[in-house]
Amino acid sequence: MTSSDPHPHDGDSSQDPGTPVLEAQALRKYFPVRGGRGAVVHAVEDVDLRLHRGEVLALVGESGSGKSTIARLLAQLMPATEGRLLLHGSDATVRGRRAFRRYVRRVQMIFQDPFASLNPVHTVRYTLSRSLRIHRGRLRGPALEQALTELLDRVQLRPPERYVDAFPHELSGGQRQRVAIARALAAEPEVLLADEPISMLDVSIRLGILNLLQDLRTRLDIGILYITHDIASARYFADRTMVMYAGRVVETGDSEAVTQDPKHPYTQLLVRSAPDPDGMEDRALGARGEAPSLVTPPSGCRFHPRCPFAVDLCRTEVPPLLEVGAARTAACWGYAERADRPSLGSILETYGGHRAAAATSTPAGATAAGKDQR
Ligand SMILES: Nc1ncnc2c1ncn2[C@@H]1O[C@H](COP(=O)(O)OP(=O)(O)OP(=O)(O)O)[C@@H](O)[C@H]1O
Repeated sequence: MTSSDPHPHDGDSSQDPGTPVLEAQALRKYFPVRGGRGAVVHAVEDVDLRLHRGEVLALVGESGSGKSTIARLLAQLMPATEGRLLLHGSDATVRGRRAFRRYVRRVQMIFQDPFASLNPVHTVRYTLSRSLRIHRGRLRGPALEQALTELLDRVQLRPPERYVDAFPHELSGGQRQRVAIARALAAEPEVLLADEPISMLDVSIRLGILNLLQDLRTRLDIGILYITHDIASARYFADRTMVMYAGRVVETGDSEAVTQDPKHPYTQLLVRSAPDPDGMEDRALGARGEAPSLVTPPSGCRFHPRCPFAVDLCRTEVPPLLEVGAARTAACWGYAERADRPSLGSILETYGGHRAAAATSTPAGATAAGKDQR
């Protein structure tokens, strides 16, 4: 776990939304490298996360930053190397099939690829009926028909009779994703883990799926973890945003604040290279340099090799998540207040957000130490 409190607002009861429905504490996942003589991929490191009912939390980062691994850990599709999972404040780590089934009823996952996640030989009726039976017991006859109709209606596949006997190949990508969402809803979950739910869909229908998820969280009070590499869609859709870089959380806060006034140099880079929020189009992140090896991750701040502001401290010590505003944190030494550490805060502010021009800025170390030493 990071040494600082990643949720500085939690002590403020006026803002405290209560016990999270799902919480992860100090989550860590290392994957062994095949034939690597004990070497591991440091995929997720010390991640704390809290999701409340009716809330959308975005997990944003470029490819390989550990987003899907976190989703799979939260879904308990694989065990964590370290860390705790809590449901409504109680330990939720499952041991055994029955406990897993109980957990899955409350925490459902939606995958990126609606073409792969639906079995092509089964109709919508089969797929949804199976999920209803698994999670709600033996529904038959009119009760089953009624439940199918309600599910299809809830995901706006109307009229339901047009879709219920269709095979996946008869549906568009967006319609398939709606069926996948309906299958998850059959469990009547409290949490949806949505791993890049729109990235494989045509740009023109992405907004419709996000609006559907928005509707579900409002009407059904579901907490949604929205995983995306597109920070613009996080601003549109999520209440709070967590930014990941190379397995670590580097920034958290209100989505509007994080996207409009990013604090961490990586988030600033991400925002600058994001697509137009209205277009919601897909575009590769234009970050400078390469993402680091997670087998031998950089010492100190994992972003330091790409950071135009890095100083010696960044190369040696991992920055904790520091408070950088109301309910906001950033894991950057630039915001440290300690007298023995150079503060880069003013430089990051100067160069931050849309004004940032990292490519043209001078290495900040000497400037920072000289200009802003405390
Ligand atoms: N089963 C596995 N075995 C070994 N390494 C893995 C495994 N799963 C993921 N990784 C590695 O863990 C790191 C994080 O991967 P992850 O898929 O979580 O990232 P991501 O942010 O979701 O990226 P993407 O958007 O491309 O899916 C990557 O370096 C990846 O290669």
